[in-house]
Amino acid sequence: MTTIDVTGARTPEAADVITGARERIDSLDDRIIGLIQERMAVSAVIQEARITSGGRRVNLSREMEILGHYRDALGKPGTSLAMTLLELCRGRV
Ligand SMILES: C=C(O[C@@H]1C=C(C(=O)O)C=C[C@H]1O)C(=O)O
Repeated sequence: MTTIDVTGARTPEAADVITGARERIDSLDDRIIGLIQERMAVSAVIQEARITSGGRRVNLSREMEILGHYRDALGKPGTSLAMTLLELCRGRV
């Protein structure tokens, strides 16, 4: 397969642009995944502290705040993204 085939571009110039931009996306995705893993670890500390103190794992009012934050920044798909993040951080409710 040529670079043109792999990228779907019709010219070598476009294939170069796409290849370079895909490298940036791969690097951004690695950073995003790292940040999500960091968020999961911080969230676990909070949940652990609350449960050890006799409280519940989940705090709905805080989750509403987070959903609103993502929705305000990213629109409706932001809400879905936040719900997925919350599930990664505290499991399914
Ligand atoms: C981390 C917390 O605990 C839970 C997990 C949350 C999260 O990952 O953002 C938010 C609310 C809680 O359901 C918290 O209360 O802040």
